[in-house]
Amino acid sequence: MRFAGRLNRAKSLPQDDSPSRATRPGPSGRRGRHTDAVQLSMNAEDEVGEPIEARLRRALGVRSIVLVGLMGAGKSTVGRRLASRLGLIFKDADHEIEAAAGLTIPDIFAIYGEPSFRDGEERVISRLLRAGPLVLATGGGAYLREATRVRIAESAVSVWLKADLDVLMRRVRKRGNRPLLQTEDPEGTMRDLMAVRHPVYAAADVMVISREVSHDRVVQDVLEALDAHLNGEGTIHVAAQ
Ligand SMILES: Nc1ncnc2c1ncn2[C@@H]1O[C@H](COP(=O)(O)OP(=O)(O)OP(=O)(O)O)[C@@H](O)[C@H]1O
Ligand SMILES: O=C(O)C1=C[C@@H](O)[C@@H](O)[C@H](O)C1
Ligand SMILES: [Mg+2]
Repeated sequence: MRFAGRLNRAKSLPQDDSPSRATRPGPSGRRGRHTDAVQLSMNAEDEVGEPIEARLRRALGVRSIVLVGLMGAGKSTVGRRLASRLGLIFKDADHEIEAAAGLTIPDIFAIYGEPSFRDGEERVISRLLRAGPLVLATGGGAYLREATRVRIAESAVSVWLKADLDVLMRRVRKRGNRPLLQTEDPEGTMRDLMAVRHPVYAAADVMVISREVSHDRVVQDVLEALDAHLNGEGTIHVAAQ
């Protein structure tokens, strides 16, 4: 798990002697102990001025980006903008399930029950991932299924959009279309879901805080976190002599 934002951007030499880029043998086979050819990898553009979007598309190859997280985390709205920045197709698993069933999610829950919804969700996500590369917003519970986590790990890079309880509650109050929150105490229900799900979402490759800033700012945070994960942004490159 890599963390997003400025915390992840410290450009300091590794403090331990783990086999980081700084100590791996160079092309000559010797350990890169020499510091006179240190080159810091850069932020939004690398040393030849390549835009972050192009660098990410190259690093992703055929892999998709899959957004996971609780209801209201911003998977759908941030995901659509992220796909647009990267020139990738965007799919929303919830919408695809509704289209496949010809029913809304509340109706699927009411008529067939949650277990059937979960089976359908697994099948739909599997189909969507085979059609990648794309940006996929999953439903809040999809990543809880082990088979889905395995498929995502095989064919995608996963991003956990994490938000505080009060942020999530402010957002989900805007629309009452989430069957799991039709309880007497939606905030208590959300708190319980956080306790169960956060340890599972933590298996994602990257975590980004979905804070109270513009959608576009969160998209930028996601791009930078993915860049750090895939391209080793912030690491020290030492040329072996
Ligand atoms: N960074 C943000 N700034 C302002 N509003 C946001 C932000 N992120 C999300 N929202 C708003 O929160 C609401 C929920 O967002 P969204 O539908 O993207 O969440 P979701 O993770 O897809 O939830 P679900 O799992 O229920 O589908 C929307 O009204 C969206 O515009
Ligand atoms: O968190 C969940 O389990 C859910 C979230 C939504 O995206 C929908 O997938 C559905 O309402 C269930
Ligand atoms: Mg959504």
